[in-house]
Amino acid sequence: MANSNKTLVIKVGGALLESADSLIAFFSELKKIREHQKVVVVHGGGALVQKLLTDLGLTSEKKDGLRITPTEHMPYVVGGLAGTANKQMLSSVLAVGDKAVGISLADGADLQCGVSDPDLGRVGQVESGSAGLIKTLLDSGYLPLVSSIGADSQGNLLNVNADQAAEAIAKILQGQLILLSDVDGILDGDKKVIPSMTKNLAEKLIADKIITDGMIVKVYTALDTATALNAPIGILNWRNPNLISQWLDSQSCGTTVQPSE
Ligand SMILES: Nc1ncnc2c1ncn2[C@@H]1O[C@H](COP(=O)(O)OP(=O)(O)O)[C@@H](O)[C@H]1O
Ligand SMILES: CC(=O)N[C@@H](CCC(=O)OP(=O)(O)O)C(=O)O
Repeated sequence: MANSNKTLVIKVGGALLESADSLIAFFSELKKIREHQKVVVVHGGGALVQKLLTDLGLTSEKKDGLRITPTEHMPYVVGGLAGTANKQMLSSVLAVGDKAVGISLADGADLQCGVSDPDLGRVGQVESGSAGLIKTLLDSGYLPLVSSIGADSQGNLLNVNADQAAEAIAKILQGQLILLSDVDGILDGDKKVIPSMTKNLAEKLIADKIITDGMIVKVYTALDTATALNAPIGILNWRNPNLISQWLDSQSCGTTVQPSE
């Protein structure tokens, strides 16, 4: 089994939250990995937020994979991501006998976020920061579970895409990044997994509309992080958590996103 001094940052998509069995399998696997490597989980919850807004009779749209977030939607987005999604994960960690602390990007005032594009409303991106609180939790043996709610310097809460939140944390920690999703990797036009992804290939697949929706954000996140850390990034399916160790050992599963020159 791979043994790295680098902290493993794992991003999980919101769809995982809909399967109690998958959550248990995922956190059982992380408990094993945590015996020899520090781990941080950054989570989404887009599906949960979408359902909550729809149930409330609110219409929510996405632009280039990012949720347009009017100020009046923020209480529900914050409640869904930093509340329900975060504590559902915490509950599964407790169920497997591990110990976690659920936080958001805003906790500890370590990460400064800003509005990324005023047309998207209260959508933010991480602009700078350190990982003081996350490091404190890791050094004390806890698994940090980070939701993608951030804040600007005035304390205004912002909705950050969870892939981009994971990218920021992986860069600040100089860690390893794995993005888990509900697909086996980036798929080609025949729905086959593409084992190795480069910037040129990604740009072609996006132009050809083979990579669309949330996968556009994910592939750019992975390409930027791979280049910044000069290390490959894994995109794997959370339905098989054993793949995490397999990828760490040999990068022989899912899609491995390569750094650019
Ligand atoms: N070429 C592609 N390969 C794989 N998935 C793709 C591709 N293009 C679009 N997608 C979509 O991207 C989704 C993953 O992105 P997203 O919904 O943001 O996931 P998550 O919530 O897991 O982060 C897949 O479920 C799939 O519907
Ligand atoms: C700005 C933006 O798009 N925020 C996302 C945050 C959650 C997320 O990214 O969830 P998944 O990883 O499950 O897609 C949203 O509101 O859906």
